[in-house]
Amino acid sequence: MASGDLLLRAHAGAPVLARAFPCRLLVLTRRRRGLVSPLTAAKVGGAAAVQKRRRRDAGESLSFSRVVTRRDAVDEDEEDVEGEALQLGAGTSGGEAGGVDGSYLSDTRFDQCAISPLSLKAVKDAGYERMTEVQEATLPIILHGKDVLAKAKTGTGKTVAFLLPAIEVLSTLPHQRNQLRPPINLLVMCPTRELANQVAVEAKKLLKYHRSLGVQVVIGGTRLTQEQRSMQANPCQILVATPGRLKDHLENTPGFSTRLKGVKVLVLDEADRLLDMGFRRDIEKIIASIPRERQTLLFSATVPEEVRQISHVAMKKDYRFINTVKEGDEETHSQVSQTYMVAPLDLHFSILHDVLKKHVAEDADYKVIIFCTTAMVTKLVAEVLSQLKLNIREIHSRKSQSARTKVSDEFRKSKGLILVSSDVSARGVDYPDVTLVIQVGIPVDREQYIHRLGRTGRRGKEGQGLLLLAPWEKYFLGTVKDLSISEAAVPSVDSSVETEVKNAVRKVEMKSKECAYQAWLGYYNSNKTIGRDKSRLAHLAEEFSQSMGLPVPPAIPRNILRKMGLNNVPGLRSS
Ligand SMILES: Nc1ncnc2c1ncn2[C@@H]1O[C@H](COP(=O)(O)OP(=O)(O)OP(=O)(O)O)[C@@H](O)[C@H]1O
Repeated sequence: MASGDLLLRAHAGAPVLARAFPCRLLVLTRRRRGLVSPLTAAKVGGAAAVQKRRRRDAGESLSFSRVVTRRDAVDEDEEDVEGEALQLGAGTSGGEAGGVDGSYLSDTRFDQCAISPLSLKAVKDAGYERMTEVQEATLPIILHGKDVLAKAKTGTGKTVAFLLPAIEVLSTLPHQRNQLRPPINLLVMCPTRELANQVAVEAKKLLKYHRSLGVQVVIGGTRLTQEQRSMQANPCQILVATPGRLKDHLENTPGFSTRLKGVKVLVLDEADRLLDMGFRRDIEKIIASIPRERQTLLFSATVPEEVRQISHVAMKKDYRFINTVKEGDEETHSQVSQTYMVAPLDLHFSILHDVLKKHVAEDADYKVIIFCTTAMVTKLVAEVLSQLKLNIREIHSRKSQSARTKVSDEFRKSKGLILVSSDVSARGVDYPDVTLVIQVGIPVDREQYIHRLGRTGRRGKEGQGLLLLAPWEKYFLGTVKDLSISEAAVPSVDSSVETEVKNAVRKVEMKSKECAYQAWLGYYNSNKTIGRDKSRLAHLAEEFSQSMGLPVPPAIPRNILRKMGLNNVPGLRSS
């Protein structure tokens, strides 16, 4: 008897597995994907032990012991357990980082799965042959109809992991070609416009042969009427949206709320971000407008405990938590070297200049992203570095959408560029071959540090990360102490370079400096640690204004100071 037969009989969930992975049942009994429950393992244990001995003799690796769930991940017959966790890859032998060959790919090919021939053809055209770990882990469970909360490292193919099975679900629904306002069956929410556009591009790739299915994006940055016309001209069953604009359509686009009643699958990409306070209200409103009877998929590279606690806002009680980050492994990639530097603010421009010059000289194919704390600080840093004759592009929320799209497209395709960015590029955006990520100043939290760093080292590639802090920001290192981040020496800057940098700073317009100062103050004021002591904050803001070459800090409109709770704080000037 083959061990595959044995499993089919021994386990209630096996037929479902068989549908999703028709050729893999035998493999599942002997390889390291933890899709077999201890219960099942115990049932088949005796016979498996025989198989195991035989295979060990044949030099193959086996691993029932790697299973950590109480029961099978796709077993429909057992009672539901709230938010059951499945830690895939935990305890894998041999210390492999990712798939069998040490890459981010698993050893399962797409053509080994029960996906439709149309999707398979599109997957092949996209150049995907083997599934990534998160794709392999989530596909059968999503196809089984379960709600899923999935955590997988940055750049490991989460977009395809939710789009492909969702498209499979949609392809089984009846669709009328050329229907003017078809129901929206798949709704994907993303926190930024760039990410929404990117998800739609990936969806179009996968829909290449599903001719009756269409995808549209609603992201704002253009007039609402323009998007309304576009949705009418290009009917779609799949909608990718940012929360604010989707809410706008719900409130102002005739017939839109009726179309949303057709949602069968809801995806929250970068789920922890969408469920945090910034988006929560919009998301709750959107969820209230779509059917309760639906499948919900939450994906992110970071899933803090609070997000698991509140995931019931979106998901059914019996959702499955799939975590492909191995137990004891870091949430960042080992092939990305992480360093930090601590230096006074007035050295930051010189340090940036030095680090960039060296990096550009070392790697002709350099591609760098510099993350700054706010849009206006991003603008300032981009202007200073442009003055220093570096090849700079700038992206943040204060740029027009057309400028953002242009820069984003250019950066995706090119090499030899430095993108200075606010957090609009922090999450999800897939720029290939980024060689270095620099974060200037503390990120809003540990999660944002991980996502920003994750713009490099994608698809198993190497990369570098540098966090540049002022001495009073050093406390942040405590939140990332479990990551392999080591201190780098502050470069010594010779006086001619210092003068060159000072001249560059001097040439930047006063208006940019005033805006940067105000934004900087707002950012650190809302930081729980630094914003607590207002007079110290004013003192630090003065340091920042000096780093821009200003002997006296700019004045700030009284009403803005009041809104920030900073009126009458000594050291801050009002106008
Ligand atoms: N099976 C596959 N084989 C090869 N490449 C793949 C596969 N699946 C996805 N990719 C590619 O991997 C890259 C990263 O994918 P994606 O952007 O979905 O990562 P992610 O996990 O969502 O990252 P982030 O956490 O930053 O959002 C993309 O360029 C995508 O086209």
